[in-house]
Amino acid sequence: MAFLKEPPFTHGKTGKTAVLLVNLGTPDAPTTKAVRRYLKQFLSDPRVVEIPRAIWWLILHCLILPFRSSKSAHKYASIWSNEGSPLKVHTGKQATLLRGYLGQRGHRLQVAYAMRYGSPAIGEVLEQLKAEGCERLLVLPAYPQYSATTTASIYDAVFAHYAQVRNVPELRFIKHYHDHEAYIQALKDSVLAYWAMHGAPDKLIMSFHGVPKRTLLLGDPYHCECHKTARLLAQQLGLGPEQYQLTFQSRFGKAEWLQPYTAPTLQALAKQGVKRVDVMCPGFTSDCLETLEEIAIEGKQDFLQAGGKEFHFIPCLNQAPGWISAMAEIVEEQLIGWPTHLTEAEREELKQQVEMSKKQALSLGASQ
Ligand SMILES: C=CC1=C(C)c2cc3[nH]c(cc4nc(cc5[nH]c(cc1n2)c(C)c5CCC(=O)O)C(CCC(=O)O)=C4C)c(C)c3C=C
Ligand SMILES: [Fe+2]
Ligand SMILES: [Fe+2]
Repeated sequence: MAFLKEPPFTHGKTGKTAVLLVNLGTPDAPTTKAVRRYLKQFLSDPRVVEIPRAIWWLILHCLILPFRSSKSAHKYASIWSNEGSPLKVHTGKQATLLRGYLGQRGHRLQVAYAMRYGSPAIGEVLEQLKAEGCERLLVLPAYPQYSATTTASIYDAVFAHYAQVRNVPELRFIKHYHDHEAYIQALKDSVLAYWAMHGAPDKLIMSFHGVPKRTLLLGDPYHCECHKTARLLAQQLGLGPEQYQLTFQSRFGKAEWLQPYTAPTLQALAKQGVKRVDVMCPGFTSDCLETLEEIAIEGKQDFLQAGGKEFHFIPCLNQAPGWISAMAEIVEEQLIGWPTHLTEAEREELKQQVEMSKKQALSLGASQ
C-alpha cells in the first residue's frame, strides 16, 4: 500500500477541528464533455447503481454516456448562473456562512466544502485540511435523509482517502437530520415566507429525489425518513392530509422507483381540477438541476398542460438564515468533547478587533 506524502504532524492541542460540508457534485461546465465526465464518475459508483459491474459498464459506456450527456448538458445550460452551477454556488456560500455562524457561537473551526463527484473533490479538500493542521473532522452531508446511494457513498469516499493516509484525524459523521427540529423549522419558515408573499396553494407537493424501490425492500431507511420529514413539516404548517402530498422525482432507468412519482401526480391533480399547486423539495438543501429544471421548468409544464392554472416552485433552503443557523446547531451537537472553543486569549483578541472596528467606524463617521 502506497501512502500519500504527509505534512509534519502537528501535536495535540495545536491541532485544528474542521467541518466538511459535502454535496453530490455537478459538472464543471454545462457542456457535453464536462457532463459526460461527471456522469461517468457518478454512475460508476456501485452505491448509486447496483447492477453487476460488467453488464453495467457496457450499458453505461454504450448507451447512457453517448446519449444522456448532451441531453443533460442542454438542461444544465438552462439553469447555469453567472457564478456557475447553482448546486456548487449555494454549497460554497453555505460553507462560508456556516463558518461565520459557528465563529459567532464561540467555535474555532475550519469549514470547507467538497463534492462527492467532480470538484472540489473530497480527497483534495481532505489533503488541504490536513496540510492546515486539521486533527479532527466532522463530515456533514448535504442530505437531510440518509440513503446508501448518497450519504454512505460520502463515507466510502472519505474512508477511501484515509486508506492512503498514515496519520488519520479523529472522524465523526452526521448520518441524517431529517427530523431535526431546526431543519423542520427552517423548512416551515421558508414555506410561510413564500406564502406570505404569494398566498397559499390548494395543495403543497413535497417532492423528494427518488431511489429504486428495491433499496427500500433491502433495508435502506430513505423512504421512511422522507415520510417523517413530510409528516413533521405538515404538522408544523398545520396542514391536513388532503392539503399536502409527498412524491418522488428524478426516476432513472426502467426499474420501479419509490412511488408516487412527481410528474404523473402533478398531471393527475390538474385533471382532478386542482387549480394551484406549490412544489417544494425538502430533501435538497440547495437548488440544483433537479429542482430548477425538473420541477420549476418541466413540472410546471406538466401541471399547466394537463389543465392546472397556477404552479409555484418554493426555492430550497439555500442561504436562508434559518437554515444556516440550523446547520450550526446540527454541527454543534456533534462537537461535544472536542476542544473547539476559543481560548481566553482568542476571545480577548476577537473582542479587541470588534472594539477597534467600532472605533474606526466612529472616526470615519466623524470625518465625513
Ligand atoms: C442512477 C441513479 C440515481 C440515484 C440512485 C440517485 C439518487 C439521488 N440523487 C440525489 C441528488 C441529486 N441528484 C442529482 C442529479 C442526478 N441524479 C442522477 C441519478 C441518480 N440519483 C443523475 C443521472 C443525475 C444527473 C443529472 C441527469 O443527467 O439527470 C442532483 C443534481 C446535480 C446538479 O448538478 O445540479 C442532485 C442534488 C439524491 C438526494 C439521491 C438519493 C436520495
Ligand atoms: Fe440524483
Ligand atoms: Fe432529473
